[in-house]
Amino acid sequence: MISAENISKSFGAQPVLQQLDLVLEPGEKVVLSGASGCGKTTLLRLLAGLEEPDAGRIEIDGQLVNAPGLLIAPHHRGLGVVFQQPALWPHLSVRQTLDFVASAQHQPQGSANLSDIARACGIEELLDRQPNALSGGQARRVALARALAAGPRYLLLDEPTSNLDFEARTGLNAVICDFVAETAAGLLYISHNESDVSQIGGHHVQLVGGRITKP
Ligand SMILES: Nc1ncnc2c1ncn2[C@@H]1O[C@H](COP(=O)(O)OP(=O)(O)OP(=O)(O)O)[C@@H](O)[C@H]1O
Repeated sequence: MISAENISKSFGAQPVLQQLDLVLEPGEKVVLSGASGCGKTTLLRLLAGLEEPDAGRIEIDGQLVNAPGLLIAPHHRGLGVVFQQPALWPHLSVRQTLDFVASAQHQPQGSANLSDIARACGIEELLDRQPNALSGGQARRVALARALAAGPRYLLLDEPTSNLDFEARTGLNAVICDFVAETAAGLLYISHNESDVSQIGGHHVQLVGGRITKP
């Protein structure tokens, strides 16, 4: 499980997270909401290893990944992360992107698994495109496929469906729920959107005043 204990983070004089506790079990789905600017992305970046907390400790599957003087790199955390901006690798086609991720995880290139992921994410027709030839919605689906291709134990998603229409949102949420059901990955899903909350299910929590609360 992911266990974040007593996490505090400030930017300059601005406290963002204050003695926050969060637990995410394998196979568990948690949807996190909260006002704009309350610190949701900051929490995700801390769990991913892209920011260091000022105080507190984070463990992933029993391994301490963050503590004073210790920072385990993002790619050693077993996480699949999708941020609001897809940030695809501009020099790689979609197919090369998925193959690269799978080979970095020692999964066979071109495996049935990658075909399944591409089909589930609705990007089979896009495999030979470069990122600059994708629409915003297509780029988001590729970013999700890239995260799934790594076979993560935990999936951390920052508003993966924002700016998508209802049909596209519903389709992407189904892919995410299927992945969690099939792999028992833990899911932390940031969204303000009521339809995401109901489509994802699981637990719904809010970030208020730098801490996790029930809505
Ligand atoms: N690197 C940084 N330097 C200074 N301030 C930052 C930095 N990153 C985030 N902040 C500030 O921290 C606060 C929390 O930002 P964060 O992006 O985590 O919020 P959020 O809840 O994800 O917002 P949104 O829902 O609008 O995406 C904001 O006030 C933001 O301006």
